[in-house]
Amino acid sequence: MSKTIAVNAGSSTLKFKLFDMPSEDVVAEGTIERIGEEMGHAKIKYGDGQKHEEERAFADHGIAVKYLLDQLINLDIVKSYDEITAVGHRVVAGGEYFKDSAVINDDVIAKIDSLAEYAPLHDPAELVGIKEFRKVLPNAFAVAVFDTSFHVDMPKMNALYSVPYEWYEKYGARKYGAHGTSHRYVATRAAEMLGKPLKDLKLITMHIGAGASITAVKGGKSYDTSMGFSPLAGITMATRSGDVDPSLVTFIQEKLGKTSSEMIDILNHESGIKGISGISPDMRDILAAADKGDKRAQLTLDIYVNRIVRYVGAYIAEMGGADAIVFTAGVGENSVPIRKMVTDKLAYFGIKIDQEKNNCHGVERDLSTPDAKIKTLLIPTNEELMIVRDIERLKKQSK
Ligand SMILES: Nc1ncnc2c1ncn2[C@@H]1O[C@H](COP(=O)(O)OP(=O)(O)O)[C@@H](O)[C@H]1O
Ligand SMILES: CC(=O)OP(=O)(O)O
Ligand SMILES: [Mg+2]
Repeated sequence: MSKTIAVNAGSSTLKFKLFDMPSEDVVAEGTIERIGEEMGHAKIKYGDGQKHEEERAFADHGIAVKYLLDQLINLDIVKSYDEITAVGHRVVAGGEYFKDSAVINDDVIAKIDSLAEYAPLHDPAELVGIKEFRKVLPNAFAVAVFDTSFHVDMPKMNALYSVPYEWYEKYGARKYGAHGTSHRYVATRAAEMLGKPLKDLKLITMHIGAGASITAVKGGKSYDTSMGFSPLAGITMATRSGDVDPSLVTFIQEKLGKTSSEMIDILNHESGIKGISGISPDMRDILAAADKGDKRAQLTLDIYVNRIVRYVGAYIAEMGGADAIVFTAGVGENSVPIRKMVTDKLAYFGIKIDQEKNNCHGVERDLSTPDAKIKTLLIPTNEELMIVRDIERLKKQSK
């Protein structure tokens, strides 16, 4: 039986799922976290309930990828790399060039390389993964699946900034968005759950993880999205600021005597939940601190929830209504209180959830009360399954 691996490199993580094909059964999956920090963590689940966990440093993504490849053999997940006949890589920035997933060859690698400056926290790490896997699996069918493809054809009125038009023509200055694979997956599942064709639906998909974005999906297509030119824009994230007035950035830059790239670094890594709270980038810590009466933690929660509500409200207005909103990703799938706070604040629109149904983690479920005007769905994302399905689709096309 042949196997397909989906590789998802984040800014500080490397996640993978290994599938038996064509059954799509997951035979192994894992995450390497805190890449680049003093101490990292690897967790791999495989076989029938076996687990491998290790605390050790992973200096960069190259080391993490090599570790993953070694463990596939060491843990006897595969006897030989030849068993893996296809590999799919998540790539965040595909610019306007990659409107769909692409079969990897030298030209595609060069093109991704040239687009890396659009997602400096993600694309270089993903390229390392692509190249390392190519060395070990030179004959595997390899595909790149871009976060931005889903958004690339959104209406220009939503993609363009109110800045000199030449910036778009000369430098590609526009909104690219991200998490497209996830938004595409949950929108498709939402239509199945609602028993209606996707093309007839207006959905608002909320991918709320460490990185987070909200998308207005109209007729199955991205209509607007909260991330911008880079994955720094939009709602408040674990360590990313989301939307800020750019003149604040230059003002603070002068006060602190920083360079522009140091400022972007602070907005990416020292802001968001971590920056406001001064406690942690992890929403669980903020909820616990707010419960104990910590005022900054409470303020962090208020800002976080309000940003989400603001975008949902804007997207209901932009699309002229919505059939359903969808919670997904780390916070969206697991946090009962965040889902409650967000939906409570959206009551005006006829969004109403049943608190008993809401009391769950990571399951696919309609949370709405029977009288809700706009449904609220919980749909765990599965970017890796989308990657595998894109591989199969491209395989057929290239025959
Ligand atoms: N029970 C929970 N309550 C609140 N937040 C949670 C919970 N479980 C996980 N998270 C949050 O989910 C985030 C990770 O989500 P994930 O979608 O895996 O992010 P990414 O892919 O961007 O790394 C973490 O920031 C963590 O704080
Ligand atoms: C684009 C992006 O923000 O990705 P992630 O959430 O994996 O960091
Ligand atoms: Mg993610």
